[in-house]
Amino acid sequence: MDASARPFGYGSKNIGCNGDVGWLEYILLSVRSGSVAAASLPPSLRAALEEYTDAVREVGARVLELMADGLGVAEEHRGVLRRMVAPDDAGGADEMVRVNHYPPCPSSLAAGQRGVTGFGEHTDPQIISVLRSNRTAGFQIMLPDGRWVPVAPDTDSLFVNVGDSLQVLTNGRFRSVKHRVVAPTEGQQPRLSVIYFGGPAPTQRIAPLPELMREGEQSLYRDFTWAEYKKAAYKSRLGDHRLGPFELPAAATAQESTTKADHYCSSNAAVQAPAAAPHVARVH
Ligand SMILES: O=C(O)CCC(=O)C(=O)O
Ligand SMILES: [Fe+2]
Repeated sequence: MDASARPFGYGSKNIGCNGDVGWLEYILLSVRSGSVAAASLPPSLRAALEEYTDAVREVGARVLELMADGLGVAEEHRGVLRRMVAPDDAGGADEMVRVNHYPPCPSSLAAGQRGVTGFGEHTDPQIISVLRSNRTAGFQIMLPDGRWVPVAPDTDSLFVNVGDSLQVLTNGRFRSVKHRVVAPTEGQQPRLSVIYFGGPAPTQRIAPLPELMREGEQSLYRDFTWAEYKKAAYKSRLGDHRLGPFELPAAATAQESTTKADHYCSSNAAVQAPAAAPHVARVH
């Protein structure tokens, strides 16, 4: 039966509550909050999930620290982004883990299509996402010129994706890149992926970090809290430009010029991309 995880638990084909569908089944878990879904897992699975989350949270936090360094944040403030996803107070951050399973799509359904949508195009609303998958391809990212490029699956790598909130926190220096999954076809192995989404505490103000702003630099976004943005994201469709309602007029101009200019980019880009490399990185 088709089902949607509302907001946590098992879902099949329906993603979110606003009519998005994909060729997948998934389970969405909130680890720290002790949500019903996580609490009802068998103890051994729950322990494995907690262990995995602790490890990938630390990867995400470390990448954020390195990003702060790369952005020239002073040594004493280098933990400013890290602390949002890995605060000392264990319950503080808002994080979740999604396990996606994409079975091969029967040829009869795929006929005449260039690829069946496993997970439709979207950006991740949080600060940082850390993805792991099996050997089955399908994950793609959108380049600034609108072309889709595949990210080769690699079981020894973690793929790190910048979320909308990090784009705002860095005033557009890091970009939240659209991505999607094309479902495997008959004869291919199913695709399995596990994604950790690192978000801040609900009350966290999402606004460009003062530590980053140059003299006279204007914020491209109006102020909002993570709770506010999350609520707006839940009401939107997957492919909506969710940051749109939060952009100030200057953002449109910046968007145009940054598609041409270099952005900051994490090391080890997962794809051989053109000059304006997308912000997806592979961590070995
Ligand atoms: O399943 C995947 O490989 C990616 C899915 C995704 O982008 C997401 O769950 O946000
Ligand atoms: Fe995503």
